[in-house]
Amino acid sequence: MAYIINRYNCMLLSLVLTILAVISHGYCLLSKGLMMKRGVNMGVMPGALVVFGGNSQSWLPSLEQAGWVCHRCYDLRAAESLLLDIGPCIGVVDLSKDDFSINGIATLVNRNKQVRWLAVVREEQLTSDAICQFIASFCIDYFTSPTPAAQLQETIGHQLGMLQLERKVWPDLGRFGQQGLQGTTEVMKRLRHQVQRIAANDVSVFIEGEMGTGKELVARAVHQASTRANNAFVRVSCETVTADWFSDSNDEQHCDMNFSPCCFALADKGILYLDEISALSDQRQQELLQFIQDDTFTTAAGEKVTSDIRVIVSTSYPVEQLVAEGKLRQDLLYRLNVVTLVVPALRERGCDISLLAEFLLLKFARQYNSVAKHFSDEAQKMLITYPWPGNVRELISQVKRAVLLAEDKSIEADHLDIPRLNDDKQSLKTIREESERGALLTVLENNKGQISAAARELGVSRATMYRLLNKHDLVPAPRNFRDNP
Ligand SMILES: Nc1ncnc2c1ncn2[C@@H]1O[C@H](COP(=O)(O)OP(=O)(O)OP(=O)(O)O)[C@@H](O)[C@H]1O
Repeated sequence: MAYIINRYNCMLLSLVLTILAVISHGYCLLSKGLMMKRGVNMGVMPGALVVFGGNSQSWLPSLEQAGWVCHRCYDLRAAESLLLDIGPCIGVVDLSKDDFSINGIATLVNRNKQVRWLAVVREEQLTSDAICQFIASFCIDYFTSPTPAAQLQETIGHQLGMLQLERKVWPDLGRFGQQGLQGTTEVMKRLRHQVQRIAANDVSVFIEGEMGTGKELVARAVHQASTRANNAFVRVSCETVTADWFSDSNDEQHCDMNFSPCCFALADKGILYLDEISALSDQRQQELLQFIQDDTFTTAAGEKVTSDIRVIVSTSYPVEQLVAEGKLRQDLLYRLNVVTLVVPALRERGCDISLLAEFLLLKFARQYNSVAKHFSDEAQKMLITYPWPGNVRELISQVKRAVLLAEDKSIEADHLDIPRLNDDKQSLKTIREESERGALLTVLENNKGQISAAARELGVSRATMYRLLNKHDLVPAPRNFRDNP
Protein backbone atom coordinates (compact mmCIF):
# COMPACT_ATOMS: atom_id res chain seq x y z
CA MET A 1 0.00 0.00 0.00
CA ALA A 2 2.79 2.37 1.06
CA TYR A 3 4.58 1.44 -2.15
CA ILE A 4 1.48 2.34 -4.22
CA ILE A 5 1.11 5.66 -2.41
CA ASN A 6 4.79 6.44 -2.91
CA ARG A 7 4.59 5.47 -6.56
CA TYR A 8 1.43 7.58 -6.90
CA ASN A 9 3.24 10.52 -5.21
CA CYS A 10 6.21 10.16 -7.51
CA MET A 11 4.00 10.13 -10.60
CA LEU A 12 2.13 13.14 -9.30
CA LEU A 13 5.36 14.94 -8.57
CA SER A 14 6.83 14.20 -11.98
CA LEU A 15 3.55 15.31 -13.62
CA VAL A 16 3.68 18.59 -11.68
CA LEU A 17 7.36 19.06 -12.62
CA THR A 18 6.62 18.39 -16.29
CA ILE A 19 3.75 20.90 -16.29
CA LEU A 20 5.99 23.46 -14.56
CA ALA A 21 8.80 22.85 -17.07
CA VAL A 22 6.39 23.27 -20.01
CA ILE A 23 4.95 26.45 -18.49
CA SER A 24 8.34 27.90 -17.72
CA HIS A 25 9.68 26.93 -21.18
CA GLY A 26 6.62 28.55 -22.73
CA TYR A 27 7.11 31.62 -20.57
CA CYS A 28 10.77 31.80 -21.52
CA LEU A 29 9.94 31.51 -25.19
CA LEU A 30 7.24 34.13 -24.80
CA SER A 31 9.39 36.55 -22.87
CA LYS A 32 12.32 35.87 -25.19
CA GLY A 33 10.05 36.58 -28.14
CA LEU A 34 8.88 39.81 -26.53
CA MET A 35 12.43 40.82 -25.71
CA MET A 36 13.66 40.04 -29.21
CA LYS A 37 10.79 42.03 -30.65
CA ARG A 38 11.88 45.03 -28.61
CA GLY A 39 15.45 44.64 -29.72
CA VAL A 40 17.05 43.19 -26.63
CA ASN A 41 19.96 40.89 -27.25
CA MET A 42 19.43 38.07 -24.79
CA GLY A 43 23.16 37.43 -24.73
CA VAL A 44 23.74 40.90 -23.26
CA MET A 45 25.31 40.75 -19.82
CA PRO A 46 24.44 43.44 -17.29
CA GLY A 47 26.86 46.36 -17.42
CA ALA A 48 27.67 49.51 -15.46
CA LEU A 49 25.02 51.77 -14.04
CA VAL A 50 25.54 55.10 -12.31
CA VAL A 51 22.80 56.44 -10.06
CA PHE A 52 22.80 60.16 -9.32
CA GLY A 53 20.96 61.43 -6.26
CA GLY A 54 18.02 59.88 -4.41
CA ASN A 55 18.46 57.42 -1.57
CA SER A 56 17.46 53.90 -0.60
CA GLN A 57 15.96 53.16 -3.99
CA SER A 58 14.05 49.89 -3.63
CA TRP A 59 14.97 48.83 -7.17
CA LEU A 60 18.73 49.07 -6.68
CA PRO A 61 19.31 45.74 -4.82
CA SER A 62 17.41 43.78 -7.48
CA LEU A 63 19.56 45.33 -10.22
CA GLU A 64 22.68 44.49 -8.26
CA GLN A 65 21.42 40.94 -7.83
CA ALA A 66 20.92 40.72 -11.58
CA GLY A 67 24.63 41.48 -11.97
CA TRP A 68 24.60 45.22 -12.66
CA VAL A 69 27.63 47.05 -11.31
CA CYS A 70 25.94 50.02 -9.65
CA HIS A 71 27.80 53.21 -8.67
CA ARG A 72 26.19 55.89 -6.51
CA CYS A 73 27.08 59.54 -6.88
CA TYR A 74 25.91 62.64 -5.01
CA ASP A 75 28.66 65.07 -5.97
CA LEU A 76 28.50 66.44 -9.50
CA ARG A 77 32.21 67.35 -9.51
CA ALA A 78 33.14 63.78 -8.66
CA ALA A 79 30.65 62.58 -11.27
CA GLU A 80 32.72 63.94 -14.13
CA SER A 81 35.76 61.81 -13.33
CA LEU A 82 33.63 58.78 -12.41
CA LEU A 83 32.00 58.88 -15.85
CA LEU A 84 35.41 59.36 -17.46
CA ASP A 85 36.57 56.16 -15.79
CA ILE A 86 33.51 54.08 -16.59
CA GLY A 87 33.03 55.11 -20.24
CA PRO A 88 29.74 54.43 -22.07
CA CYS A 89 27.13 53.25 -19.52
CA ILE A 90 23.58 53.78 -18.23
CA GLY A 91 22.97 56.79 -15.97
CA VAL A 92 19.91 57.12 -13.74
CA VAL A 93 19.24 60.65 -12.50
CA ASP A 94 17.00 60.45 -9.47
CA LEU A 95 15.45 63.90 -9.15
CA SER A 96 12.79 62.78 -6.68
CA LYS A 97 14.73 64.02 -3.63
CA ASP A 98 15.72 67.37 -5.19
CA ASP A 99 19.43 66.66 -4.64
CA PHE A 100 20.71 68.80 -7.52
CA SER A 101 19.92 72.05 -9.27
CA ILE A 102 18.40 71.21 -12.62
CA ASN A 103 21.03 73.37 -14.40
CA GLY A 104 23.90 71.58 -12.67
CA ILE A 105 22.66 68.12 -13.58
CA ALA A 106 21.73 69.26 -17.13
CA THR A 107 25.30 70.48 -17.70
CA LEU A 108 26.72 67.15 -16.56
CA VAL A 109 24.27 65.15 -18.63
CA ASN A 110 24.82 67.28 -21.74
CA ARG A 111 28.57 66.85 -21.49
CA ASN A 112 28.33 63.10 -21.19
CA LYS A 113 26.57 62.01 -24.32
CA GLN A 114 28.22 58.60 -24.19
CA VAL A 115 25.90 57.80 -21.25
CA ARG A 116 22.28 56.77 -21.86
CA TRP A 117 20.28 58.75 -19.33
CA LEU A 118 17.07 57.81 -17.50
CA ALA A 119 15.26 60.07 -15.04
CA VAL A 120 13.31 59.20 -11.91
CA VAL A 121 10.89 61.92 -10.72
CA ARG A 122 7.93 62.37 -8.39
CA GLU A 123 4.60 62.47 -10.23
CA GLU A 124 3.99 66.11 -9.22
CA GLN A 125 7.40 67.18 -10.58
CA LEU A 126 6.03 66.64 -14.07
CA THR A 127 4.20 69.95 -13.72
CA SER A 128 7.58 71.72 -13.73
CA ASP A 129 8.64 73.00 -17.17
CA ALA A 130 12.33 72.74 -16.28
CA ILE A 131 12.00 69.06 -15.31
CA CYS A 132 9.97 68.24 -18.44
CA GLN A 133 12.50 70.08 -20.58
CA PHE A 134 15.38 68.18 -18.94
CA ILE A 135 13.71 64.83 -19.56
CA ALA A 136 12.72 65.65 -23.14
CA SER A 137 16.15 67.05 -24.05
CA PHE A 138 18.50 64.57 -22.44
CA CYS A 139 16.78 61.38 -21.30
CA ILE A 140 15.78 58.33 -23.24
CA ASP A 141 13.03 57.50 -20.74
CA TYR A 142 11.70 58.41 -17.27
CA PHE A 143 9.92 56.76 -14.36
CA THR A 144 7.81 58.16 -11.58
CA SER A 145 8.70 57.02 -8.09
CA PRO A 146 8.03 54.54 -6.55
CA THR A 147 9.67 52.93 -9.55
CA PRO A 148 8.72 49.35 -10.41
CA ALA A 149 11.99 47.39 -10.36
CA ALA A 150 11.01 44.96 -13.13
CA GLN A 151 10.06 47.74 -15.54
CA LEU A 152 13.24 49.69 -14.80
CA GLN A 153 15.35 46.58 -15.25
CA GLU A 154 13.76 45.87 -18.61
CA THR A 155 14.34 49.44 -19.81
CA ILE A 156 17.93 49.39 -18.64
CA GLY A 157 18.43 46.06 -20.42
CA HIS A 158 17.19 47.62 -23.66
CA GLN A 159 19.53 50.55 -23.25
CA LEU A 160 22.47 48.22 -22.75
CA GLY A 161 21.53 46.66 -26.09
CA MET A 162 21.54 50.18 -27.58
CA LEU A 163 25.01 50.82 -26.16
CA GLN A 164 26.20 47.68 -27.90
CA LEU A 165 24.65 48.83 -31.17
CA GLU A 166 26.46 52.15 -30.78
CA ARG A 167 29.72 50.25 -30.39
CA LYS A 168 29.03 48.69 -33.77
CA VAL A 169 28.26 52.02 -35.42
CA TRP A 170 31.10 53.89 -33.67
CA PRO A 171 33.63 51.16 -33.01
CA ASP A 172 36.18 53.73 -31.90
CA LEU A 173 33.87 55.39 -29.40
CA GLY A 174 35.99 55.89 -26.32
CA ARG A 175 38.87 54.11 -27.97
CA PHE A 176 41.98 55.58 -29.50
CA GLY A 177 41.49 55.97 -33.24
CA GLN A 178 43.97 55.13 -35.96
CA GLN A 179 45.26 58.69 -36.18
CA GLY A 180 48.91 57.69 -36.30
CA LEU A 181 50.04 58.96 -32.90
CA GLN A 182 53.15 56.80 -33.07
CA GLY A 183 55.24 56.04 -30.01
CA THR A 184 55.95 53.29 -27.52
CA THR A 185 57.43 55.29 -24.63
CA GLU A 186 55.50 55.62 -21.39
CA VAL A 187 54.64 59.29 -22.05
CA MET A 188 53.08 58.43 -25.42
CA LYS A 189 51.24 55.41 -24.02
CA ARG A 190 49.85 57.63 -21.28
CA LEU A 191 48.79 60.25 -23.81
CA ARG A 192 46.99 57.65 -25.95
CA HIS A 193 45.30 56.28 -22.85
CA GLN A 194 44.13 59.78 -21.88
CA VAL A 195 42.79 60.38 -25.39
CA GLN A 196 40.91 57.12 -25.15
CA ARG A 197 39.44 58.00 -21.76
CA ILE A 198 38.28 61.49 -22.56
CA ALA A 199 37.14 61.06 -26.17
CA ALA A 200 33.70 59.71 -25.39
CA ASN A 201 32.96 62.40 -22.80
CA ASP A 202 31.64 65.54 -24.40
CA VAL A 203 33.91 67.90 -22.46
CA SER A 204 36.21 70.71 -23.59
CA VAL A 205 39.85 69.77 -23.95
CA PHE A 206 42.92 71.95 -23.51
CA ILE A 207 46.02 70.67 -25.33
CA GLU A 208 49.45 71.95 -24.36
CA GLY A 209 52.70 71.20 -26.13
CA GLU A 210 55.56 72.87 -27.97
CA MET A 211 55.07 73.66 -31.63
CA GLY A 212 55.12 70.67 -33.94
CA THR A 213 54.64 68.09 -31.17
CA GLY A 214 51.35 66.76 -32.56
CA LYS A 215 48.64 68.78 -30.79
CA GLU A 216 46.39 68.82 -33.83
CA LEU A 217 46.93 65.10 -34.31
CA VAL A 218 45.78 64.58 -30.71
CA ALA A 219 42.70 66.76 -31.30
CA ARG A 220 41.86 64.70 -34.40
CA ALA A 221 42.32 61.48 -32.40
CA VAL A 222 39.81 62.77 -29.83
CA HIS A 223 37.41 63.61 -32.67
CA GLN A 224 37.79 60.19 -34.28
CA ALA A 225 37.15 58.35 -31.02
CA SER A 226 34.18 60.53 -30.02
CA THR A 227 30.45 60.40 -30.72
CA ARG A 228 31.03 63.35 -33.06
CA ALA A 229 33.32 61.34 -35.35
CA ASN A 230 30.83 61.43 -38.21
CA ASN A 231 30.45 65.21 -37.97
CA ALA A 232 32.82 68.07 -38.81
CA PHE A 233 36.27 68.63 -37.38
CA VAL A 234 36.86 72.34 -37.97
CA ARG A 235 40.39 73.56 -37.41
CA VAL A 236 40.76 77.27 -36.92
CA SER A 237 44.00 79.15 -36.52
CA CYS A 238 43.09 81.72 -33.85
CA GLU A 239 45.08 84.52 -35.44
CA THR A 240 42.83 84.39 -38.53
CA VAL A 241 39.54 84.74 -36.63
CA THR A 242 37.58 87.84 -37.66
CA ALA A 243 34.97 89.81 -35.71
CA ASP A 244 32.23 87.50 -37.01
CA TRP A 245 34.26 84.40 -36.26
CA PHE A 246 34.84 83.83 -39.94
CA SER A 247 38.12 82.08 -40.53
CA ASP A 248 40.22 80.40 -43.17
CA SER A 249 39.27 77.14 -41.49
CA ASN A 250 40.52 74.10 -43.34
CA ASP A 251 37.42 72.02 -42.82
CA GLU A 252 37.49 69.62 -45.75
CA GLN A 253 33.76 69.76 -46.31
CA HIS A 254 33.72 73.49 -46.82
CA CYS A 255 37.07 74.36 -48.38
CA ASP A 256 35.59 74.52 -51.86
CA MET A 257 33.11 77.21 -50.85
CA ASN A 258 33.64 80.72 -52.04
CA PHE A 259 33.05 82.05 -48.57
CA SER A 260 33.70 80.73 -45.08
CA PRO A 261 30.66 80.81 -42.82
CA CYS A 262 31.08 81.58 -39.15
CA CYS A 263 33.11 78.73 -37.69
CA PHE A 264 30.53 78.18 -34.93
CA ALA A 265 28.05 77.31 -37.68
CA LEU A 266 30.56 75.17 -39.57
CA ALA A 267 31.38 73.07 -36.54
CA ASP A 268 27.75 72.41 -35.54
CA LYS A 269 27.42 68.89 -34.05
CA GLY A 270 31.15 68.43 -34.47
CA ILE A 271 34.40 69.66 -33.00
CA LEU A 272 35.89 73.15 -33.21
CA TYR A 273 39.67 72.99 -32.83
CA LEU A 274 41.08 76.42 -31.95
CA ASP A 275 44.80 76.37 -32.66
CA GLU A 276 46.93 78.68 -30.46
CA ILE A 277 44.26 80.15 -28.21
CA SER A 278 46.61 82.94 -27.06
CA ALA A 279 46.39 84.50 -30.54
CA LEU A 280 42.69 85.28 -29.91
CA SER A 281 42.08 88.89 -28.93
CA ASP A 282 40.55 89.58 -25.51
CA GLN A 283 37.24 90.49 -27.19
CA ARG A 284 37.15 87.18 -29.12
CA GLN A 285 38.04 85.30 -25.91
CA GLN A 286 35.07 86.91 -24.17
CA GLU A 287 32.81 85.91 -27.06
CA LEU A 288 34.11 82.35 -26.95
CA LEU A 289 33.39 82.20 -23.23
CA GLN A 290 29.88 83.48 -23.86
CA PHE A 291 29.39 80.89 -26.60
CA ILE A 292 30.57 78.04 -24.38
CA GLN A 293 28.17 79.16 -21.66
CA ASP A 294 25.00 79.33 -23.75
CA ASP A 295 25.83 77.65 -27.09
CA THR A 296 24.78 80.81 -28.91
CA PHE A 297 26.78 83.43 -30.74
CA THR A 298 25.48 86.82 -31.86
CA THR A 299 27.14 88.09 -35.04
CA ALA A 300 28.09 91.75 -35.55
CA ALA A 301 24.90 92.03 -37.66
CA GLY A 302 22.85 90.88 -34.66
CA GLU A 303 22.15 87.43 -36.07
CA LYS A 304 22.06 84.61 -33.52
CA VAL A 305 23.96 81.43 -34.33
CA THR A 306 23.11 78.48 -32.10
CA SER A 307 25.36 75.50 -32.34
CA ASP A 308 26.16 72.25 -30.55
CA ILE A 309 29.94 72.15 -30.47
CA ARG A 310 32.70 70.44 -28.52
CA VAL A 311 35.59 72.87 -28.20
CA ILE A 312 39.23 71.77 -28.19
CA VAL A 313 41.91 74.44 -27.87
CA SER A 314 45.67 74.28 -28.02
CA THR A 315 48.65 76.36 -27.09
CA SER A 316 52.41 76.07 -27.52
CA TYR A 317 53.07 78.09 -24.36
CA PRO A 318 52.81 77.29 -20.66
CA VAL A 319 49.25 78.18 -19.61
CA GLU A 320 50.31 79.92 -16.38
CA GLN A 321 52.60 82.17 -18.40
CA LEU A 322 49.77 83.07 -20.79
CA VAL A 323 47.46 83.94 -17.90
CA ALA A 324 50.18 85.94 -16.12
CA GLU A 325 50.92 87.88 -19.29
CA GLY A 326 47.22 88.60 -19.87
CA LYS A 327 47.14 86.59 -23.11
CA LEU A 328 44.57 84.13 -21.84
CA ARG A 329 41.54 85.06 -19.77
CA GLN A 330 41.38 83.19 -16.50
CA ASP A 331 37.58 82.77 -16.71
CA LEU A 332 37.91 81.26 -20.19
CA LEU A 333 40.65 78.94 -18.96
CA TYR A 334 38.38 77.68 -16.17
CA ARG A 335 35.67 76.88 -18.69
CA LEU A 336 38.00 75.28 -21.20
CA ASN A 337 40.41 73.14 -19.29
CA VAL A 338 37.99 70.52 -18.03
CA VAL A 339 40.64 68.11 -19.29
CA THR A 340 44.23 69.08 -20.14
CA LEU A 341 46.37 66.91 -22.37
CA VAL A 342 50.09 67.59 -22.48
CA VAL A 343 51.88 66.49 -25.64
CA PRO A 344 55.52 65.84 -24.76
CA ALA A 345 58.37 67.44 -26.70
CA LEU A 346 60.11 65.02 -29.06
CA ARG A 347 63.37 65.21 -27.07
CA GLU A 348 61.45 63.80 -24.07
CA ARG A 349 60.39 60.71 -25.99
CA GLY A 350 63.65 58.71 -25.84
CA CYS A 351 63.56 55.71 -28.13
CA ASP A 352 60.48 57.03 -29.93
CA ILE A 353 62.78 59.36 -31.88
CA SER A 354 64.39 56.39 -33.67
CA LEU A 355 61.06 54.64 -34.03
CA LEU A 356 59.45 57.71 -35.62
CA ALA A 357 62.49 58.37 -37.81
CA GLU A 358 62.40 54.80 -39.14
CA PHE A 359 58.66 54.96 -39.70
CA LEU A 360 59.12 58.20 -41.66
CA LEU A 361 62.09 56.79 -43.57
CA LEU A 362 60.00 53.88 -44.86
CA LYS A 363 57.10 56.18 -45.65
CA PHE A 364 59.14 58.66 -47.68
CA ALA A 365 61.30 55.98 -49.33
CA ARG A 366 58.10 54.43 -50.69
CA GLN A 367 56.67 57.84 -51.62
CA TYR A 368 59.80 59.03 -53.46
CA ASN A 369 60.84 55.65 -54.81
CA SER A 370 64.13 55.82 -52.91
CA VAL A 371 66.46 52.90 -52.13
CA ALA A 372 67.10 54.26 -48.60
CA LYS A 373 66.32 51.63 -45.97
CA HIS A 374 68.09 52.49 -42.72
CA PHE A 375 70.17 55.08 -40.84
CA SER A 376 73.92 54.58 -40.33
CA ASP A 377 75.08 54.33 -36.70
CA GLU A 378 76.37 57.90 -36.78
CA ALA A 379 73.12 59.23 -38.26
CA GLN A 380 71.16 57.32 -35.59
CA LYS A 381 73.30 58.90 -32.89
CA MET A 382 72.68 62.37 -34.28
CA LEU A 383 68.94 61.78 -34.38
CA ILE A 384 68.89 60.67 -30.76
CA THR A 385 71.10 63.43 -29.36
CA TYR A 386 69.68 66.39 -31.29
CA PRO A 387 67.16 68.36 -29.15
CA TRP A 388 64.55 68.82 -31.95
CA PRO A 389 63.28 72.36 -31.28
CA GLY A 390 60.76 71.97 -34.11
CA ASN A 391 59.72 68.57 -32.72
CA VAL A 392 58.02 65.98 -34.97
CA ARG A 393 57.48 68.51 -37.77
CA GLU A 394 61.22 69.17 -37.90
CA LEU A 395 61.99 65.45 -37.82
CA ILE A 396 59.63 64.95 -40.77
CA SER A 397 61.50 67.60 -42.84
CA GLN A 398 64.88 66.14 -41.91
CA VAL A 399 63.97 62.58 -42.82
CA LYS A 400 62.28 63.68 -46.04
CA ARG A 401 65.38 65.61 -47.06
CA ALA A 402 67.72 62.74 -46.14
CA VAL A 403 65.64 60.22 -48.12
CA LEU A 404 65.82 62.46 -51.18
CA LEU A 405 69.59 62.90 -50.83
CA ALA A 406 70.49 59.29 -50.04
CA GLU A 407 72.12 57.39 -52.89
CA ASP A 408 72.08 53.92 -51.41
CA LYS A 409 70.41 51.95 -48.66
CA SER A 410 72.07 53.80 -45.80
CA ILE A 411 71.24 57.34 -44.69
CA GLU A 412 74.48 58.92 -43.49
CA ALA A 413 75.04 61.74 -40.99
CA ASP A 414 75.84 64.08 -43.90
CA HIS A 415 72.35 63.65 -45.28
CA LEU A 416 70.95 65.21 -42.12
CA ASP A 417 71.07 68.96 -41.88
CA ILE A 418 71.43 69.10 -38.11
CA PRO A 419 74.32 70.47 -36.01
CA ARG A 420 76.75 67.84 -34.73
CA LEU A 421 77.22 67.68 -31.00
CA ASN A 422 81.03 67.76 -31.17
CA ASP A 423 81.22 70.31 -28.38
CA ASP A 424 79.94 68.49 -25.32
CA LYS A 425 80.09 71.63 -23.23
CA GLN A 426 77.56 73.42 -25.40
CA SER A 427 74.24 73.42 -23.60
CA LEU A 428 71.16 71.86 -25.17
CA LYS A 429 69.47 75.22 -24.89
CA THR A 430 72.15 76.95 -26.98
CA ILE A 431 71.97 74.24 -29.61
CA ARG A 432 68.20 74.55 -29.80
CA GLU A 433 68.34 78.32 -30.05
CA GLU A 434 70.97 78.20 -32.76
CA SER A 435 69.17 75.67 -34.85
CA GLU A 436 65.88 77.57 -34.46
CA ARG A 437 67.52 80.79 -35.60
CA GLY A 438 69.22 78.98 -38.49
CA ALA A 439 65.90 77.50 -39.63
CA LEU A 440 64.23 80.92 -39.50
CA LEU A 441 66.99 82.57 -41.54
CA THR A 442 66.83 79.81 -44.15
CA VAL A 443 63.07 80.01 -44.67
CA LEU A 444 63.14 83.80 -44.74
CA GLU A 445 65.82 83.67 -47.40
CA ASN A 446 63.93 81.01 -49.39
CA ASN A 447 60.83 83.20 -49.32
CA LYS A 448 62.49 86.57 -49.99
CA GLY A 449 61.56 87.83 -46.52
CA GLN A 450 57.81 87.14 -47.02
CA ILE A 451 56.65 86.24 -43.53
CA SER A 452 53.40 84.48 -44.49
CA ALA A 453 55.18 82.34 -47.10
CA ALA A 454 58.02 81.56 -44.66
CA ALA A 455 55.50 80.60 -41.96
CA ARG A 456 53.78 78.30 -44.46
CA GLU A 457 57.05 76.62 -45.35
CA LEU A 458 57.90 76.05 -41.70
CA GLY A 459 54.35 74.83 -41.12
CA VAL A 460 53.63 77.32 -38.32
CA SER A 461 51.02 80.03 -37.98
CA ARG A 462 51.88 83.67 -38.75
CA ALA A 463 51.47 84.48 -35.05
CA THR A 464 53.99 81.77 -34.12
CA MET A 465 56.32 83.01 -36.87
CA TYR A 466 56.22 86.55 -35.51
CA ARG A 467 56.87 85.33 -31.99
CA LEU A 468 59.89 83.36 -33.18
CA LEU A 469 61.20 86.30 -35.22
CA ASN A 470 60.81 88.57 -32.21
CA LYS A 471 62.61 86.10 -29.99
CA HIS A 472 65.60 86.00 -32.34
CA ASP A 473 65.43 89.69 -33.11
CA LEU A 474 64.77 89.02 -36.77
CA VAL A 475 61.60 91.09 -37.29
CA PRO A 476 62.03 93.08 -40.51
CA ALA A 477 61.99 96.88 -40.02
CA PRO A 478 58.66 98.49 -41.04
CA ARG A 479 58.64 99.89 -44.54
CA ASN A 480 59.19 103.60 -44.85
CA PHE A 481 57.13 104.85 -47.75
CA ARG A 482 59.29 107.96 -48.24
CA ASP A 483 62.37 105.78 -48.75
CA ASN A 484 60.49 103.59 -51.14
CA PRO A 485 58.30 105.75 -53.36
N1 LIG B 1 53.30 60.83 -32.61
C1 LIG B 1 53.29 61.14 -33.92
N2 LIG B 1 53.33 60.19 -34.83
C2 LIG B 1 53.36 60.46 -36.14
N3 LIG B 1 53.30 61.70 -36.65
C3 LIG B 1 53.22 62.70 -35.79
C4 LIG B 1 53.22 62.49 -34.38
N4 LIG B 1 53.13 63.67 -33.77
C5 LIG B 1 53.11 64.60 -34.73
N5 LIG B 1 53.14 64.03 -35.95
C6 LIG B 1 53.17 64.73 -37.24
O1 LIG B 1 53.92 65.92 -37.02
C7 LIG B 1 53.37 67.01 -37.75
C8 LIG B 1 53.03 68.13 -36.79
O2 LIG B 1 51.94 67.71 -35.99
P1 LIG B 1 50.78 68.75 -35.58
O3 LIG B 1 50.44 69.67 -36.70
O4 LIG B 1 49.68 67.93 -34.98
O5 LIG B 1 51.57 69.57 -34.47
P2 LIG B 1 51.08 70.82 -33.60
O6 LIG B 1 51.63 70.63 -32.24
O7 LIG B 1 49.60 70.98 -33.73
O8 LIG B 1 51.82 72.03 -34.34
P3 LIG B 1 51.65 73.65 -34.13
O9 LIG B 1 52.15 73.95 -32.76
O10 LIG B 1 52.52 74.26 -35.17
O11 LIG B 1 50.19 73.97 -34.32
C9 LIG B 1 52.16 66.47 -38.49
O12 LIG B 1 52.54 66.11 -39.81
C10 LIG B 1 51.79 65.23 -37.68
O13 LIG B 1 51.15 64.28 -38.51
